[in-house]
Amino acid sequence: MPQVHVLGPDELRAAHVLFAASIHRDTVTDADWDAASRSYSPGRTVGVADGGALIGTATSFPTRTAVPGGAALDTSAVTRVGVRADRTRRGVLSAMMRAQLDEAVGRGEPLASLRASEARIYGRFGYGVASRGRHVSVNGRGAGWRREPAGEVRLVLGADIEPTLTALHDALALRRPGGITRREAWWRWQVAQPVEKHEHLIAAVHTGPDGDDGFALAVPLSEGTFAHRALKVNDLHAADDDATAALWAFLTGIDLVDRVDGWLRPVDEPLELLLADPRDCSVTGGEDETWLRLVDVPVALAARTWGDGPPVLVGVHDRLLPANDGVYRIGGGTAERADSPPELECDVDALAMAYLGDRAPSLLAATGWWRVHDATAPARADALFATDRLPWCGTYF
Ligand SMILES: CC(=O)SCCNC(=O)CCNC(=O)[C@H](O)C(C)(C)COP(=O)(O)OP(=O)(O)OC[C@H]1O[C@@H](n2cnc3c(N)ncnc32)[C@H](O)[C@@H]1OP(=O)(O)O
Repeated sequence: MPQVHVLGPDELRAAHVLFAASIHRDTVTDADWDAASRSYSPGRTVGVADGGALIGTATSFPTRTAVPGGAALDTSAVTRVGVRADRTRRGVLSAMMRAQLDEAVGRGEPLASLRASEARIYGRFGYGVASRGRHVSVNGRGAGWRREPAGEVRLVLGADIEPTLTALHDALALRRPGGITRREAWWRWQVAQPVEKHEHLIAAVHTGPDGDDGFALAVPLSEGTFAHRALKVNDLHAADDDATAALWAFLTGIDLVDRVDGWLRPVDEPLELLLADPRDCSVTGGEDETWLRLVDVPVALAARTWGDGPPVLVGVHDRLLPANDGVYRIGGGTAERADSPPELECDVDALAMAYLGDRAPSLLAATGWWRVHDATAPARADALFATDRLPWCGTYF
């Protein structure tokens, strides 16, 4: 079994370079390392060494994830995972994943979360797809909206962008299951550095009847000529569909813009229903977004709210963290351990797929992710796990 150690500050640059190489990115310059080094949370980067050189690394940073009902749970956000190309498939990642989970347990973080380079990697470590997104492309010139966008949209410029958007994001993102808090490093990459480099950022804020209730951050794509630009929405959070519609209408209405692309937008963002011609929005793709790991199943289940209806008994299996094994009785607004045979059973990755409300238990049962011992249980579980809106995060890391 590869030996995992927590990296000291003097090993972080090697870890950064190793991860960059693993995803086929360039090595880091001295100037870029100065900024990148500050994005590592102290004591949260692990590595495996061989022959005096680092051959595997993974890091995490602390965040909070909103769960159904509005609670926000401490979460280990796992990122920058890489193994040197000549040392893969020898258990290096497996050892680092185990070490990271043990650390999350030790820190009392009930959840871990990541974004996966490939969908085949993380299920074996108990991570399941808990939110998804779709890629969209909306016509610029000529796209009409079914009703006049409500409220006002204003541009925010330069040094005002980061504080304005940070405050709005924190107020908006945790309203929806799957939303996470952002760290300062995220805003540095997305806003502060581009502003310092005088890059063109379009930061728009929507004001509704109760004040500022949405924002969008877009950048021009390099394709096209100045008179035929495409924009890419890097960030768009809004309190309701009116604010969402107004922000999209603003972006698509900017002069010289032929098209506005959105990446990993919420699956239920109702653009086709808001546009006068639904074909002005094309869905160009879709992907998993949040890979969620319930590190402490009893705490995670107790933290979310549940729908109405008769209770259900769910048996959970967790190969890596057996303290989570057991049967949970969900119902009456709570979830508690029970000493009864399960009516449904699942592994901890498949529990994550239903936990935030992304997938209905009956669908997970029908597709073999959950096992059914009582034919009436999936419908009961559906009512309990159901949420008003699909989960979505909107922060890629
Ligand atoms: C959260 C993020 O940072 S996402 C970015 C992840 N990094 C990358 O994609 C960079 C390129 N890839 C890599 O660095 C490595 O291949 C990693 C990190 C994906 C895997 O590291 P490894 O040390 O090879 O994994 P390890 O040997 O522990 O494999 C564990 C199991 O997962 C399987 N596995 C690992 N990676 C893959 C993969 N890419 N595709 C399919 N199966 C995989 C292995 O076959 C093994 O299966 P087994 O338990 O049945 O034998």
